[in-house]
Amino acid sequence: MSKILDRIVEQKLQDIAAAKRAVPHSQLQALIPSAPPVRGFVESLRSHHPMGLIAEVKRASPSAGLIREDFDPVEIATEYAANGAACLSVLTDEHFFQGSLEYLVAVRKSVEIPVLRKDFILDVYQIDEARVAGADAILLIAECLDDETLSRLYEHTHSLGMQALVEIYEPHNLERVLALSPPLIGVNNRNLQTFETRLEHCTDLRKSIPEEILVVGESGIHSHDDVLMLQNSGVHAILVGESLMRQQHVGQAVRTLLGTEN
Ligand SMILES: O=C(O)c1ccccc1NCC(=O)[C@H](O)[C@H](O)COP(=O)(O)O
Repeated sequence: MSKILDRIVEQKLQDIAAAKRAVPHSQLQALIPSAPPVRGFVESLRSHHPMGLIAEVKRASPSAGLIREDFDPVEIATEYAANGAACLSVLTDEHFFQGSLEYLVAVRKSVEIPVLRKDFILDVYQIDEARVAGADAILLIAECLDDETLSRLYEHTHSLGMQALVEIYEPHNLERVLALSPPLIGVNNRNLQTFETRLEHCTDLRKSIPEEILVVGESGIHSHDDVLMLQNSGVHAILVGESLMRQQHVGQAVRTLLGTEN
């Protein structure tokens, strides 16, 4: 694991322990039946052919620091949804991304498209927390999880009717992820040792992923040309945060990115 991932995981384990002290797992589980019905994350991406956009609500990050001062998660999310995003991703990590589970709760109530909890998921407790907050999908990062944990968290996600976006950076993790037979795989273009993003990372790896699996290109996507390049390489969906969040009018930014201005 990279140094930054080590630090994030160390902090996350403390956050999870604190959350369990505040709301014991049995108490959290009792709230699951009252959660809103799950919306189909993969289905929404597939229906936005040729390119499904997962637009990210992201205030800050380790690589960029504070991205957007004027940050209203609900306003951003409704603009994203009204201008063609297929799904939303909401950062809920507080320590490194200035996110919050409360943002996800508010966003989910204000849009009709599926919402992903974007966090560093290490424990089933966080998946239950995500479902109670209204999330339709969660992120599982192969680099943070051993085989047994990855498969247990994946199964638990599906047992709640949710979907998992399973993400890889390192090519050697592809085999572990394919063993889950997931309908979609995220390929992160960000090298977490250097924070450099390279879109060819995703297009290279795409060649080793079976055709029927929906591939999500993640990180460092800035322009419609980037989108076309990914699309022409067999990438069906993209996860975009920073380049949208830096624009004053995020709805217009979605249209420009997707090439749907007119
Ligand atoms: O964004 C970071 O700096 C970062 C650092 C450490 C771990 C993960 C990180 N990013 C998570 C993501 O995957 C991105 O938020 C997502 O792919 C969107 O990327 P971008 O469009 O470049 O904001």
